[in-house]
Amino acid sequence: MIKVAPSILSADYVNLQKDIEMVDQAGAEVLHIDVMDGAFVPAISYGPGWVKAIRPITKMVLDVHMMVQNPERYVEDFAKAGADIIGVHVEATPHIHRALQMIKNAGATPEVVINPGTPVAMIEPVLDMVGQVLIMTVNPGFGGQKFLPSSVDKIAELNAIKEKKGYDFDIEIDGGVNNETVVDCAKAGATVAVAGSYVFNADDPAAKVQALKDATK
Ligand SMILES: O=C(CO)[C@@H](O)[C@H](O)COP(=O)(O)O
Ligand SMILES: [Co+2]
Repeated sequence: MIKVAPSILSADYVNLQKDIEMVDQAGAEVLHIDVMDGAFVPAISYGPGWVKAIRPITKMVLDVHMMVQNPERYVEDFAKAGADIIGVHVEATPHIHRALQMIKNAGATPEVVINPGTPVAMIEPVLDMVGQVLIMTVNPGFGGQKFLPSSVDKIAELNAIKEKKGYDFDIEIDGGVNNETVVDCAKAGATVAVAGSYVFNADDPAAKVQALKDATK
């Protein structure tokens, strides 16, 4: 059964605590926090202050997805704010190895992220450093986009490397995930499913968390 990571990008910001408690009680293991800087992606979202505010209200794993150019600049701030996992895009820095080292040194779990246009081979040299790999299943920047089916082969390719080398990192998928698209991803080796609009734009977000789990039993 896949772990579920609702993305607060599609939550109701005025009632954020209520939305977070709802998915927490529904059994979501991870809370996905999309940090956007207006440079690596067009939108601007949240900074470390949001993570600090959310930390005391949930025991879910706080998974910070940094869509930020040169993320090294903010890694320590997010770790201090209480992030458990910090994800950095390989496309966002010429120093991915250093960025992942910084995350580890700051006491958080390092995660490397790849865009749909980036091959798995780009991250092979750093796979021994990470606790999680995020394969984007849409182009980053916005919620509510359509899942890219070509992602499934990339998940399988990554999973084959993981098994061959005996790594134990989680494989997370993000973008256009619902109870249908999650099925092939889980079969290919995905272990964590981020879902924003599918969960929070529904009348019953708790039922959607369960639906993702049921679909991958
Ligand atoms: O990182 C991103 C978008 O760049 C995501 O985490 C979105 O929040 C996913 O939204 P849905 O596609 O599930 O609506
Ligand atoms: Co994300």
